Amino acid sequence: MASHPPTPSTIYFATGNKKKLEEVVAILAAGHELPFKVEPAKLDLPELQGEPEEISIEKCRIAAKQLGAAVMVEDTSLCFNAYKGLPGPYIKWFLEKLGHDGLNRMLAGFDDKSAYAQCIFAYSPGPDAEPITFVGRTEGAIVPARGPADFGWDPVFQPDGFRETYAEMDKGVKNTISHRYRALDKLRAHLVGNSGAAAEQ
Ligand SMILES: O=c1[nH]c(=O)c2ncn([C@@H]3O[C@H](COP(=O)(O)OP(=O)(O)OP(=O)(O)O)[C@@H](O)[C@H]3O)c2[nH]1
Ligand SMILES: [Mg+2]
Repeated sequence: MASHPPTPSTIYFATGNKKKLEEVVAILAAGHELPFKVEPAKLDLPELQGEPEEISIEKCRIAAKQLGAAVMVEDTSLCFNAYKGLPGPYIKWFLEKLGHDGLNRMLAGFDDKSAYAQCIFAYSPGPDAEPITFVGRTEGAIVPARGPADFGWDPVFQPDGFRETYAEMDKGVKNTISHRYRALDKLRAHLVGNSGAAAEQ
């Protein structure tokens, strides 16, 4: 992993998605006090193509250049195993065009309804640094939509070990088992470990 200067006092979370921001704020607030602040930066970042990790890295480079500061971004994929991981990072368009029923219909011809939600955070301390990535995954299955439809594909994703879909479950529970929590928890550990206090030791 590229060596990074000590974690700065302020990091911008660049996203255009208010539900993502809501969850990131809730996840960070539920943990220990942090030696840095995370500020939202509403950027309309491009929908890039390619492997998920490359997409997050490039998104981070773009955001760091635009903000001229330390930034974190994340890109989320919903990966159907019967489709070898597709729609993956293209889920935004599949959801927009097909809706919840259409996502289920994609799997009508397959016994395998399993899927995983994947979140990749990319962090860069500034425009000239190489971003580093943190991956979080939650295994589950695609099911007919259940629960409030206020966040994307949450109603059709039922995580393994739970009877509820992401949409049906208490937000506090989702934020302890989700792809976003798992990736963000790794980024948080890196940033805390790399903060001034720890770096002086
Ligand atoms: O039901 C959901 N539960 C989630 O936990 C979740 N996380 C992301 N998404 C959606 O999946 C697509 C990813 O695309 P995405 O990562 O490019 O996000 P985005 O373009 O909305 O924001 P950003 O790129 O500005 O950060 C977008 O349609 C997001 O709305 C989710 N849907
Ligand atoms: Mg996006």
